[in-house]
Amino acid sequence: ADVHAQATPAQIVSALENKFGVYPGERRNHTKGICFTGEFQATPEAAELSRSPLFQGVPVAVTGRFSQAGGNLHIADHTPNAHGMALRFTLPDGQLHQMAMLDIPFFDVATPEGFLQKQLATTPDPATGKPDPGKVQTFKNAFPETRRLAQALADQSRIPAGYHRLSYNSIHTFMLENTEGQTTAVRWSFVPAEDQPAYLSPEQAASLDANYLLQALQTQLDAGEIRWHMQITLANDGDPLTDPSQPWSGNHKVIEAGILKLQAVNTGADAACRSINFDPLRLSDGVKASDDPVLQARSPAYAISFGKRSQEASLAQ
Ligand code: HEM
Repeated sequence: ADVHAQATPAQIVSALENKFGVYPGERRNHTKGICFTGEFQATPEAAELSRSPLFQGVPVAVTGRFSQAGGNLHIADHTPNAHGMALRFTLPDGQLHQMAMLDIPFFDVATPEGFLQKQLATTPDPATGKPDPGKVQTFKNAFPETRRLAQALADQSRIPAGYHRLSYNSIHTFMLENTEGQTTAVRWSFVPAEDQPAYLSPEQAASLDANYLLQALQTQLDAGEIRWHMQITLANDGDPLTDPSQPWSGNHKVIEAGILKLQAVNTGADAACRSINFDPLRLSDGVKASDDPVLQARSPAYAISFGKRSQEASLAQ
């Protein structure tokens, strides 16, 4: 089979289900997570770049979700992994604006085909309970870009000290449009305001509970504020705008775009984030998606996952 043949969103979701199993009513990826509410307030510098109501400096209500990458609902929190922060902003004029970011600096694959082939190659072999090393090697050879992220993360632990201690990155490029009609290509990050981002060594993590990330958030909320700076990085000429597997290297102009404040966490069956599809293409006027093929593929895959879990969900709440 041609591993670079077009991948459909249905094939991708099936591959996730086959790799991780299905938890009825739950997301097919980023299955384990924690809902939260918060507030975002932008700086005047952000309003110069984008006319979106998100960036006009008025406090905006946020419904969000932290998550573990992958479709395992019961993954232990001290598993080395990628982590997500998804945000839904309810703008003053009623528009919704969404972001779904990761704590890795850039993506491992450049295309949806790469994402599909990674799921297929890393699905446990029923005979051994482990992925077939030959298939993994074939995947790496066919998608050599994956070496870049593997090298960047080689010496790093991916075990978080807490969801509040992680920086979350847009990874994709987006286009901001201001009131004068000027367009600026950007990527952005949410960087912890109180402490440096922190990961734990396997030794530090060994004694932690499998669900310590929820506990850590609650403890920190009781002790003080949890906030992130939104930092917008402006593209230089020649920066890749459609390849999420390539970092932007060298010096860049970075602006302080606002502050996100976490107000409460909620894990109940009625938590608001459960029924949200954090489709990253749901954007407000003043922010546009780039032609990044991975970004474009996410929307239909999330819709399939959302449709399936909605059909399975109980109506009694
Ligand atoms: C082709 C590439 C990708 C595919 C097919 C994919 C697929 C999915 C699916 C099916 C879900 C569950 C959606 C739901 O049921 O609501 C999900 C969740 C998520 N994805 Fe992706 N994803 C991809 C790439 C990415 C990238 C590049 C990022 C970050 C930049 C990302 C961040 C997230 C986050 C944060 C969530 C959890 C959202 C939530 O809490 O509801 N994904 N992904």
